[in-house]
Amino acid sequence: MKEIRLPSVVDFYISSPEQPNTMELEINKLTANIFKSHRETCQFRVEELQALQWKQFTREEVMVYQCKSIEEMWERCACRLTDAIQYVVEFAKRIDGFMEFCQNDQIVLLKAGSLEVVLVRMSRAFNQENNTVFFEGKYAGTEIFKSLGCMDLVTSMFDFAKSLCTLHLSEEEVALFTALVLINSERQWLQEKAKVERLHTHVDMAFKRILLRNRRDGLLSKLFQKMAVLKLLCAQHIEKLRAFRQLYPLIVHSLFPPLYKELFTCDTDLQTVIE
Ligand SMILES: CCS(=O)(=O)c1ccc(CNC(=O)N2CC3(CCCC3)c3nc(-c4c(OC)ncnc4C4CC4)ccc32)cc1
Repeated sequence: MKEIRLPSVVDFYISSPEQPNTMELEINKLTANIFKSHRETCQFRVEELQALQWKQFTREEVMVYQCKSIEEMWERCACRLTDAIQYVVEFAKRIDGFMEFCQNDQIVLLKAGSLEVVLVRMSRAFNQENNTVFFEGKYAGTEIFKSLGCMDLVTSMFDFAKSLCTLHLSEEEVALFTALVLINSERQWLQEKAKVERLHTHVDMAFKRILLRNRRDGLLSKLFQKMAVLKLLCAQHIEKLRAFRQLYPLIVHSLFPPLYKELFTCDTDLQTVIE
């Protein structure tokens, strides 16, 4: 009986372009699937964001934002964030293998990773020349978010977007990096960790191969450092939300989007975020 040998990770690295092995073909297919999923769910294309980058809020418009109440600004940002997260949920659902995870693990990965993916994607909407970011139709500086009452978080998010911009990620690199951030087998409460780990390994291989091909292999270590910053930013966001909710529980309960509450507060029983 001929022994069946599953292609190993090593096989992938020793295959030759002339005779791609099954692992190579599988990684090619996953790479194309992630690029396509990102293109179809990126919310705004880079070209659109760049075309708008000199559309700046006037001083008067900035002042109107600064005069808004903390409740209104928090509600607006929660709604904008939820808009962005809905595209991330769709991105995840289109990644081959994600819908094969059990529902608990799909929700665990989205609860832990969706804001991280939004923040990586948000760097595409950052204008490094004048430190502004696209928000509600125009580009704004940090001053527009003053009435949120959490300028430390705002500044950290701006700094993160700026630091990511300096890496000049291509859309393919954003696609693969955000897939890697999302399909993270180290997330707490996973029930089928081995299954998530297998897909994570394949996404990791796909990403490393693209970086090698583009002669960007130094990028991965820099991106791993960014993952640590992403974790801190998300913890800061949860902390600020908790403080806001202590002051305005009814605003959160009645005006914040259900998806935002399911992902970022613990008092709602987990509905299906994956329709
Ligand atoms: C993502 C896909 S995309 O196609 O690239 C894309 C799609 C839409 C937009 C419009 N902006 C937007 O929806 N949002 C949402 C939120 C609010 C809350 C978190 C995330 C946010 N945040 C910022 C932002 C900050 O962006 C770097 N940096 C500091 N503070 C803030 C706000 C106080 C939270 C700035 C815009 C912004 C931008 C980009």
